Amino acid sequence: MLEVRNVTKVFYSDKYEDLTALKDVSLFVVKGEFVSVIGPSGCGKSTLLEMIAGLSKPTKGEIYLNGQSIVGQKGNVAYMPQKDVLFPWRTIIENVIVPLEIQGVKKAKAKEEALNLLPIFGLEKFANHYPDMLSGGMRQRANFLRTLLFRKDIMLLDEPFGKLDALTKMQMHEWLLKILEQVNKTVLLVTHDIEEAILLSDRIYIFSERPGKIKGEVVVPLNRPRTQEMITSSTFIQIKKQLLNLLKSD
Ligand SMILES: Nc1ncnc2c1ncn2[C@@H]1O[C@H](COP(=O)(O)OP(=O)(O)OP(=O)(O)O)[C@@H](O)[C@H]1O
Repeated sequence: MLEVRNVTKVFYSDKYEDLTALKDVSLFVVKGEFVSVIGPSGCGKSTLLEMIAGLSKPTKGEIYLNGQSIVGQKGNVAYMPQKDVLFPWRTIIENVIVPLEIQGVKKAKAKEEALNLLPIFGLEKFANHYPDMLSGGMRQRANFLRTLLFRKDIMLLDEPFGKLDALTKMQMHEWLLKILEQVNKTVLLVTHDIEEAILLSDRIYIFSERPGKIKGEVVVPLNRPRTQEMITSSTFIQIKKQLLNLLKSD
């Protein structure tokens, strides 16, 4: 479905030295797969998602979606950036319908559609609240619903749980696993969190330090539906060791 082929990204600068963020990265995501990218801070993970989302162009290389080049094209994927994108001046319901409005859906119809989804996102009591009245976990669920309403087959998620405390993060993992069983989406997730990557993914790419290169790829052979209890299973621990070794290796 998605293929990133030999992508290099250099940020050129007049003032500072040029910076190579990613070097010769190739990866793919098959329809229905949940794939994660893990790697150290600054290795170019967000840069990769921005390029797939068409917000910037690779210096070299190609990006294909269903066989078509999407380099420099916006609007092909649903992208949830690292920062909270909710507008503080809009209520939750008005925030989550933004993608529907962009798609030309009438406001009343958009609200009706989104209101039906709020219970699944645990937000039904907060439709008319403003983002700053919600907890971090709730805001991320609203961000996620907004991303989902772009109604694209593939979602790019950049550290969606990065800023949440451990307990909230765990609840969000359980919730996301449940949601994904229902919506059957293809996902590319960027994370620092090894356990999160194992619990959620079918496959994991491991990036090196900057310039980010792919050091390895690990298939997660855990059955679905996944549960938190799997974290203590021997298979899980074995994969974790494998990932740690890959991250440490040169
Ligand atoms: N627009 C830009 N201009 C210049 N340098 C940039 C730009 N965007 C990113 N960089 C640099 O490229 C490198 C990769 O950044 P990026 O945000 O992609 O890393 P990351 O792996 O997502 O990091 P983190 O996990 O900390 O979010 C960093 O050194 C960053 O400073």
